[in-house]
Amino acid sequence: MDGDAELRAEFTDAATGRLRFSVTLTDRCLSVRKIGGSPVWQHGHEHALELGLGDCVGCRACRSEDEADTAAYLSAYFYPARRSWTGAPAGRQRVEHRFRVLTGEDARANLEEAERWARAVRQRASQHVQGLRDGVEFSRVCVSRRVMVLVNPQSGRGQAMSLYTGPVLSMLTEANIPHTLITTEHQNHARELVRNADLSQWSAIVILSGDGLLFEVINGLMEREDWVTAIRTPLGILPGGSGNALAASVHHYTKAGTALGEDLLLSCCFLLCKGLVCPLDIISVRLSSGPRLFSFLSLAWGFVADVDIESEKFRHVGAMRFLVGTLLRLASLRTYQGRLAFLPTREDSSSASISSSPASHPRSLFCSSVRCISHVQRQTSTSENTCHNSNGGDFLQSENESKDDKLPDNLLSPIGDPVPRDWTIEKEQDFVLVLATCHSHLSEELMVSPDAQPDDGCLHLLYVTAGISRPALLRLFLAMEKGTHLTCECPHLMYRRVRALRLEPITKPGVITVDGEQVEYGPIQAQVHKGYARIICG
Ligand SMILES: Nc1ncnc2c1ncn2[C@@H]1O[C@H](COP(=O)(O)OP(=O)(O)OP(=O)(O)O)[C@@H](O)[C@H]1O
Repeated sequence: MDGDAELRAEFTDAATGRLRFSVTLTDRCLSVRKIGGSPVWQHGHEHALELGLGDCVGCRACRSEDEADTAAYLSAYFYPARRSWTGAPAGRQRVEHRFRVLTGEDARANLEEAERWARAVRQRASQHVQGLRDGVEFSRVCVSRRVMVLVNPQSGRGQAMSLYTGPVLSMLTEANIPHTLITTEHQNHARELVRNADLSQWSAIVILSGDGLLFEVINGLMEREDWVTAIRTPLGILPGGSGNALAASVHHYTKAGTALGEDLLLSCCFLLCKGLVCPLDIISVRLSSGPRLFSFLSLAWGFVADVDIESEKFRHVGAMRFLVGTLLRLASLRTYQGRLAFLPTREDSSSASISSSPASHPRSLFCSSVRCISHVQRQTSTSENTCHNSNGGDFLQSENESKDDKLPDNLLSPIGDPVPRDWTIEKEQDFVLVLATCHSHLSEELMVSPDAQPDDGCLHLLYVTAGISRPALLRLFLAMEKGTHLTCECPHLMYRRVRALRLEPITKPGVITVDGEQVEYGPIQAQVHKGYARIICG
């Protein structure tokens, strides 16, 4: 074994075999120093090129295609962070370093030496990960099983397949990640697939698509008999859709600055190759009559939901569809009447929301709009399989609810019942939008909750009340590009961290979306389940 000892050797360049390099492998970096000739200078000092192993996804050894050439070749693949012209971090760039290994005339010995180096580089690179968050328990994707890569060829502008055959396949090959490509053929294909798959064969499920396909996968996993273990299958996201909210969020959590388009793809693919897995919150969503859904991203009503669905027809312009949709909806700005109630997180209860709500009247005033019951009373009742309805009478829980012991929503009361007493109830009013997200981004260019973390156990609830002018709303959306909207002091914008919420739209008709997918319009409630799923996320 190579152990942790420093490796040192002299190689030549792969192209001509004339330039000589002294190459040193430490546990931190691969250091390359040119021997003889003109030195490599930086800031007035001769220096060795230091390639951080944290940026390395793989290393390979091979023989020359030329039978007469007895040398072996060593290729190492790095994806260091790029800087924009302002000096800000801006995604990653691929850098390959290729050396000619010639210890003697014995071709086999040369290859063995190159392989020894490749193994040592890979082993040390795998120990190096960047940007780990404190207090988060990380695990690794199992390398001995295959990764299922699901591609929706229709997502975004229909370019997901070419992204796979281009940068994705190239990086997965460099990182030596065994995977199987599955192209989805229709809506719900991915859902059916993961519902019936033998998950013991797969180390991870990676989605190269938009957020809609991951929504299918999460719901497919939760529909399984073995949902408790199935939902812990590591999930990976590669941006191939038009919104790519989760991919943009996962990149944001690495603190690597803004990356869009192919930069974002490289960043997410890099994280996939590093294979670090961390917990991911999931949201249980209950509709008034429909089945229960599981979400990983967002619940939207009003402006945002309308833009999402109305802009479907501009899918061919990619991410620009949201800008076009926003401008069109701004031109015909409308309000949406409804009731909103939520359970703030403990931290949120003790600190004020970013904007003092004009609706913060004493609770008793609103008990008649979104009705409330004692939380203690509700919990007792539920355990006895009975609940109190709004008239104070008891009723038997529906068969559906009593049988649904999958991930119980202990913070929610049945949707026809009043919300628990410890919830905050906003007065019935007109909203412009209500948006609850689990992640920092709602699309590549919309950072709605900059402080969100994948497993913070809370929904970041933003809502904008009626009375906001068109220019002010536009300013809010523009500020969301940098995530500075929360400091705009807009009196119509409220931001709360919550663990559960209920929304009762009064305006009809209307659109509600969950993870960008349109769901039944009507009362809806949701609860976060902290860290229940797993996401590949550095
Ligand atoms: N082969 C297919 N043909 C048609 N629809 C598909 C196919 N595969 C998946 N779908 C459906 O396409 C919808 C949109 O997919 P997805 O979210 O991946 O892309 P997107 O909408 O472009 O991206 P985003 O959600 O980021 O905006 C999903 O509801 C999914 O079920």
